[in-house]
Amino acid sequence: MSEAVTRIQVGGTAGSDPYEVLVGRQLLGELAGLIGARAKRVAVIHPEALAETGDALRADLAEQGYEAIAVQVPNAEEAKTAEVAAYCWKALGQSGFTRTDVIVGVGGGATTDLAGFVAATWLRGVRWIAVPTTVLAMVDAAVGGKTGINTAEGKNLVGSFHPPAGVLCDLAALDSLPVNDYVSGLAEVIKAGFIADPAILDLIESDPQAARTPGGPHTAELIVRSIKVKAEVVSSDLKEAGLREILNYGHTLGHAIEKNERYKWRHGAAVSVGMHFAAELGRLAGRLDDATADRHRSILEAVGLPLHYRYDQWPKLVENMKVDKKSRGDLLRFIVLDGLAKPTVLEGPDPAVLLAAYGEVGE
Ligand SMILES: NC(=O)c1ccc[n+]([C@@H]2O[C@H](COP(=O)([O-])OP(=O)(O)OC[C@H]3O[C@@H](n4cnc5c(N)ncnc54)[C@H](O)[C@@H]3O)[C@@H](O)[C@H]2O)c1
Ligand SMILES: O=C(O)C(=O)C[C@@H](O)[C@H](O)[C@H](O)COP(=O)(O)O
Ligand SMILES: [Zn+2]
Repeated sequence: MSEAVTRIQVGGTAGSDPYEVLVGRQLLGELAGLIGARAKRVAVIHPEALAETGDALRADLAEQGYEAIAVQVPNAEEAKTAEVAAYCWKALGQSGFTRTDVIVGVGGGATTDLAGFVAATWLRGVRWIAVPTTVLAMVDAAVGGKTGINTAEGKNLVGSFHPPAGVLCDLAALDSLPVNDYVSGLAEVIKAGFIADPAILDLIESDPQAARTPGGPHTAELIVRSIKVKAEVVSSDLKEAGLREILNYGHTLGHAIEKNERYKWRHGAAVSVGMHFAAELGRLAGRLDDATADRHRSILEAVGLPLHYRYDQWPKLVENMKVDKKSRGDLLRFIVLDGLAKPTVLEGPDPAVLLAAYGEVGE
């Protein structure tokens, strides 16, 4: 695929404003157009790891006449807390941020989740723009308007649906990403492959080592295909009334592991184990054929993602899964596959079947 800019439209149905996800290089020139002339102030929320990027962006926006501030937040999940959100609200308050002003979230999914949440809550909602800098944030977190923070009780338990005004995926940002973070993002790419676009799986399987690097022959195509999967789903079901739940494939156990690890595991790594579990659950529930279930293990392993977690933690994981947002009362609900690219909901599986599926995952 050429490196020309790809534009993917999101939303525009069900009452939400449409916006575009741009994928390419040197996209920051698009930022001022998205911010617009009505804004006087811009807050650039960025993680510590991207201090230089955040400050360069602030300086650039200041040169263009905006009152620009940079708000530095901790790296990774440490940013997704009520305390850090309050720190951002304070920075906005002190700069006199009004309803026509704009937040720019630059960073991985943790930063864009936080920045979107701050935008959703400040003055009951201001515009925001996502500039994702990890694979995971480009293909998933920055698209679709789910914003939020974690609490001690669970992952993403506080949040809001608040779509961005635009998403700029500058592929050059991926060059500085540590390989573990790059690979972690592939979990959501592979998820998109299993739930909706198996061509993604074929591309990765054709050269798993190349799929692990930003300079791989299929990097741009994998990112664009995954964004298209997400865009199509969230455009028809922004607030997760039904279809959107398929994007949670692998997340019921994945989030339970993240909480168990006090959010020190990368999201993609936990989702990888969660997808392995969902595949085994689908197989044992008589839904998923052996070949597709086995394909989960082979592709996740081939790119270096984990398949296993501690067997002795199962009782705690069951407790953690109860607060999953797909639960209804005491009913646990999982996304499983009826076959390749045929996601469906499995409600209230027999606890013995759940344990048997975890028997394949636990070590
Ligand atoms: N809102 C959604 O729909 C959605 C979807 C998927 C995941 N998520 C959330 O996304 C988060 C995970 O995002 P992630 O995997 O991007 O991890 P992350 O945001 O934690 O980033 C990983 C690390 O990489 C650093 N980093 C980011 N970009 C960099 C770059 N270009 N170069 C060097 N370092 C860089 C970050 O500061 C951090 O230390 C989780 O909190 C997850 O819940 C949200
Ligand atoms: O966009 C969605 O919907 C998803 O479920 C995408 C997931 O990859 C993402 O991790 C999301 O944040 C999970 O949402 P949650 O509602 O389970 O917290
Ligand atoms: Zn996810």
